[in-house]
Amino acid sequence: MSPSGAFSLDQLMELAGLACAQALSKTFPLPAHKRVMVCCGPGNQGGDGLVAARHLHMFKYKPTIYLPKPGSKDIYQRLLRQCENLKIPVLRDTTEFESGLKQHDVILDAIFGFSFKPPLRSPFDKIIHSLRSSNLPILSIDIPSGWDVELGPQRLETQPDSEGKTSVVDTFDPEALISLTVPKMGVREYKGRHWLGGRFVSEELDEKFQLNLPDYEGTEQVVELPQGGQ
Ligand SMILES: NC(=O)C1=CN([C@@H]2O[C@H](COP(=O)(O)OP(=O)(O)OC[C@H]3O[C@@H](n4cnc5c(N)ncnc54)[C@H](OP(=O)(O)O)[C@@H]3O)[C@@H](O)[C@H]2O)[C@H](O)CC1
Repeated sequence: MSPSGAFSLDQLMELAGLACAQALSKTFPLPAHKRVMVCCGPGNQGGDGLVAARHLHMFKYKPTIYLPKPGSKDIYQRLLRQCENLKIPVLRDTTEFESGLKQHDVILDAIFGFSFKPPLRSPFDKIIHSLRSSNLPILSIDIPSGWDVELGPQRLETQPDSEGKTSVVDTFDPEALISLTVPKMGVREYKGRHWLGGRFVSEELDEKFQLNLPDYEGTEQVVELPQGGQ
């Protein structure tokens, strides 16, 4: 479902990414959290991450983009080019990413959103493990990567390797989360700082689906939800 027929995908992603950058700046302010590792997956959530990286750059943060598997959509390529034009560094190699994490203050998790379906495929098993073991604070977009969109944190199996063996990857519990449009079922037990963003839902849709969205203040793109509940 498109949250509003009034906006194109480009516009939805722009507003979503701006909200993500704003949530990050409110949770992890400058100057202590200047260096942000923005981990982007191949889907629309990765696109949100690219938009957020661009806005963070304009907000005077120092983002680095990690792009293990670039998305193939035209919009994704355009968003990436904009970041490259701003000279935002882009890492594509997992080893470079793992060693680069040490030079960062915070992670923006834009790997998987509501279309993630287990089992976890390579190289994302290593990436989720690296995020968990980095000890850096994480802000996740929409649903922490690897969580089930309806059930929440889960036992996350990898795809069988050439010998048919699977392993289990522990998911992580981010310090902060920004839900887009409405919080998903899988985050109902989430206890960290929780923002809502995506100021593109019409009053008509809010009423039709009884979303009971909170009011955004002034021109803010995010609204903070009570911690430990929705
Ligand atoms: N209205 C809104 O709320 C808006 C939300 N937006 C953001 O978009 C995402 C949902 O985007 P979508 O493109 O549908 O999907 P994802 O970004 O969640 O991920 C899809 C890609 O993930 C790969 N994938 C899926 N499962 C696995 C797995 N087990 N292992 C490895 N890779 C996986 C999948 O790869 P394929 O190889 O299968 O293609 C997909 O490429 C939403 O959550 C919001 O963040 C929009 O920005 C606009 C408005």
